[in-house]
Amino acid sequence: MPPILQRLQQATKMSRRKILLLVLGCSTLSLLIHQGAQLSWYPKLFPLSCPPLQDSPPRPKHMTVAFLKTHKTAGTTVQNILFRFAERHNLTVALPHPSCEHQFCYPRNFSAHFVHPATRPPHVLASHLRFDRAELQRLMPPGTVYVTILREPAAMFESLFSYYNQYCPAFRRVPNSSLEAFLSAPEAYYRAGEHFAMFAHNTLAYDLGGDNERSPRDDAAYLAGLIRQVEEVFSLVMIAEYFDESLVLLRRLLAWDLDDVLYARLNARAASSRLAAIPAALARAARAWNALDAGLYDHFNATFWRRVALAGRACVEREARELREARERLLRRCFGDEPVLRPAAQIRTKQLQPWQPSRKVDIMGYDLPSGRAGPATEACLKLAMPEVQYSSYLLRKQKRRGGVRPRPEPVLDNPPPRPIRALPRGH
Ligand SMILES: Nc1ncnc2c1ncn2[C@@H]1O[C@H](COP(=O)(O)OS(=O)(=O)O)[C@@H](OP(=O)(O)O)[C@H]1O
Repeated sequence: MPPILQRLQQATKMSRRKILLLVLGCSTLSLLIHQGAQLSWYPKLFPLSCPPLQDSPPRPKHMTVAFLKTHKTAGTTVQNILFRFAERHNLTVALPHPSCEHQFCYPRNFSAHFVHPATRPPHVLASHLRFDRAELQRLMPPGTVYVTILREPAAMFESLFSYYNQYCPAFRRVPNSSLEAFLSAPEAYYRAGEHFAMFAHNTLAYDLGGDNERSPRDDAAYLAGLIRQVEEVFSLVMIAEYFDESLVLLRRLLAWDLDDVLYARLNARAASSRLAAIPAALARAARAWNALDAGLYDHFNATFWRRVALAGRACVEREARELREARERLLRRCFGDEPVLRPAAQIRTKQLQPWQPSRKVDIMGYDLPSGRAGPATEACLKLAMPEVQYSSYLLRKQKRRGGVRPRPEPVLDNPPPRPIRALPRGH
C-alpha cells in the first residue's frame, strides 16, 4: 500500500478494503466529471437542445404559414389549429373564391386567382389545393413557412375509398363497394384522367403537384426528384400517425406556444364506417397500387424521425405528453366531463354538424353542452367547427373587415353547411 494510504488507514482506522473502495469511488466520480460531456447516455436522456417549455428562447411567433392540406391525412384538424391561431392574432387567411367552394378549385393546379380578393394578401393558407410552387410564392409573403402532412398510404387509401366512394368513378364501378375487389384488380376499375381519378391513385403525389401516374418501379428517378422538390419548399412534413409529435415539431419551428396547437380531432369516420384493421395483404396491395405515395411516405417518415432525434426524442415525447394532457383538459372544459365524438344527427349545434359525404359514411363531431353561452363557448365552438362552416365564417368576417360594416361577426347564426367539395353527384 502506498505510504499516503497507510497514513490514512492509521489516522481513520479504516480497513484496507474500505480504503480501496473509497479510492475506486473517487476515481469514478472524477472520470464522470471530466469525461461527462463525452458520455453518450447523459445527452440522450436529457437532451441539451430541449430546454423546459417555460425556458424556450423568446423568439417572436412566426406569423406566415402555408399548409398544404393533403386529402384524408388529418389535414382538417391542422387547418382548424391554423384558423384559430390566425383569428387570435388578427391575421388574414387566404380563402377560396366561392366559385371554388371551400377549396382552391381542386383538382385544378393552384392559381392565385382562386383566392378571394378580400383575403389577400394573406398570412395563413390552409385549404385544399393542388400544389404549384410558383403560384403560391406569388401569393404568400416572403419568409412564409411551408408545411404539409402525410399519412400511411394503406390507411389513407382505405379512408379515401370510403369517403369518396360515391364521387370517384373508379370506386363507383366496384361491386359491393369492396376495397378488396378494387385492390385485387385496380386497372379493371381505374381510368387515368377521368374526373376525380386522383382520389383513386397516388393522391399524395397529386396533391404535392406530382404526376400520380408515374411508378417508382419503372422510374425511380421520378420519385427521387419529387422528394427533392418537396424538401426544397417544405420546412416540415408532418406524419398523421404521430400527430402530437408532429405538432410539437410544428410549434417549435414556428416558435408558437403549446396552447397554440391544442386541437379537437375533426373529420373522423365512425367506427361503423371504417375497417377496424386493414389486413396485411390488403395493406400490401394498397401500397403496391399507390407505390409513389408509399415511396413519399417512407422517405418523409424517416426524415421525420431524424428531426425528432435532432430535437431530442425525450423532449419531443415529453411535450407531446403535455399536449395530450392539456388537450384532454380543454376538451372536458368545452364538451363536458366525458367528451365524445358523435354522429351528425346527434349534434344539435348546427355550426358543429360535419358534412356527410354519403349515407354510407358517418363523419363524427363534437357538440356543446346545452345552455352554454359567452366567450369561452365561442372558443369551444371554433375548436370543433368543421371546415365548411369555419371557412364560410372566416370569409364573411374578412369581407366585413375590409368592407363597409366592420361589426363583429356572429358565430352562432351561420347558414346551414353546404357540401364541402364541388363534387357533382351525377358523376
Ligand atoms: N389528430 C388526428 N390524428 C390522427 N388522425 C386524425 C386526426 N384528426 C383527424 N384524423 C383523421 O384524418 C382523416 C380525415 O382527414 P382530413 O381532415 O385530411 O380529410 S379531408 O381530406 O379534409 O376530407 C380521418 O381519418 P378516417 O377516420 O380514417 O377517415 C380522421 O379520423
